[in-house]
Amino acid sequence: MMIYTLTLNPSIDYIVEVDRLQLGGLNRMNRDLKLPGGKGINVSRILKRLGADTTAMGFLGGFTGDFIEEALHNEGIPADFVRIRGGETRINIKLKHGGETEINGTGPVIAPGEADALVEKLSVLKEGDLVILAGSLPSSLPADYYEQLIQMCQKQGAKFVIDTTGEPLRRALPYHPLLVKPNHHELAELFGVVIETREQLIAYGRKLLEEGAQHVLISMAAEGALLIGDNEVFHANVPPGKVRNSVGAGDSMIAGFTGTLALGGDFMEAFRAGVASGSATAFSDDLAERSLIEELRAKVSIEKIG
Ligand SMILES: Nc1ncnc2c1ncn2[C@@H]1O[C@H](COP(=O)(O)OP(=O)(O)O)[C@@H](O)[C@H]1O
Ligand SMILES: O=P(O)(O)OC[C@H]1O[C@](O)(COP(=O)(O)O)[C@@H](O)[C@@H]1O
Repeated sequence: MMIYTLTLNPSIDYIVEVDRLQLGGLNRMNRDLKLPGGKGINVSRILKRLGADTTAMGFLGGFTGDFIEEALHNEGIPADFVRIRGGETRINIKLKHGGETEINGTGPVIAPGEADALVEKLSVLKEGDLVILAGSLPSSLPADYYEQLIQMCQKQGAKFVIDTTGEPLRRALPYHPLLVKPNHHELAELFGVVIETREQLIAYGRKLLEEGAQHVLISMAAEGALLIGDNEVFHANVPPGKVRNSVGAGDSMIAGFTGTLALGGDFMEAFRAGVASGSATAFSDDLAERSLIEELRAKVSIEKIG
C-alpha cells in the first residue's frame, strides 16, 4: 500500500533565529535553516523515516521548486509533481525570537491545465492506497478543487485523509475522510466560536463526525491530543522535552498516525505514534528523526475519557 501526499502549495520553510527581534531596526541572524516544506511534503518526509511507502505529489515551480525536488530526492522520497510555469514555489518565513512568528507566502498562480494535470496523475492510485491532502488551497484554484481530487481518489478505490481549514475542509467531510486533524484553533475557527473547555472541543469534534469524518484527531500542541471515534474519546499526554521548532508538528502527527496504520498497527498504536511524532518534531530543529520518535512513543500515555 502506498501513501501519496498531495501538497498544492509547497514552500521552502526559511527558519531564522534572532536573539531579540527589533521591529524597525537591523536584526542579525544567529542561525538559519532552509527546509523543504508544505504539509504533504512534511508528511512524506516523516513517513519515509518511519519506513512506510510514500510518494509526494503537488505543484512545484521555479528555483524554489527545484530546491524541494532535490531535497526529496536526497532523502530517497519518490516525487511526482506537476511543474508550473506561472511563478516560483513560495518561501515561508519562520522567525524564532523567543517565540515563534510565521509569515507564509501566498504562492504562485496555477493554470487550469496544470490543475487538471494533477487530477490526471491520480489515475495511478490503486485500491487500498491512501492519499493525504494537506495544506491550504491556492487562491488560483477553484473552490471545489479538493473535491475534484477526492472524487478521483474514490473512483480509484483509494481512501483519503484531509488536513486543511475552513470551507475546503467542510466541503470534504461528506466524502467520509478516514481522518481529519484540526488543531484546537482551527476547530474553533471552523465553527466561528471560542472554545474554552475540553468538553467543548469534544462536542465540536463530534460535529465533524456527524458531518462525515470517520475519525477526528484534535491536536492541542503542548496539551496533547484527542482522538474521537464513533463511540469513544481518548486523550494523550505529550512526552517530556524541550521545544526547539514546532513547525511541522501537526504534519508529523499525521505521518505517525497513518504510517502506523499502513504498517499494520491499530488505531490506538497509530494515535500513540502520532503524538510521539508530533512531539519529536517539536523537540527537533528539522522534522524528527526516527530514533527520537521511537524513544518518545513509550512515554506517551493514553486515557479513555468518553
Ligand atoms: N510545545 C509542544 N510540546 C510537546 N509536544 C508538542 C508541542 N507542540 C506540538 N506538539 C505535538 O505535536 C502535535 C501537533 O501539534 P499542534 O501544534 O497541535 O499541530 P499543528 O502543527 O497542526 O498546529 C501535538 O498534539 C503534540 O503531540
Ligand atoms: O499550506 P499552509 O496552510 O499555508 O501551510 C504551510 C506551512 O505549514 C507547514 O507545513 C507546517 O505545518 P504544521 O506546523 O501545521 O505541521 C510548513 O511546512 C509550511 O510552511
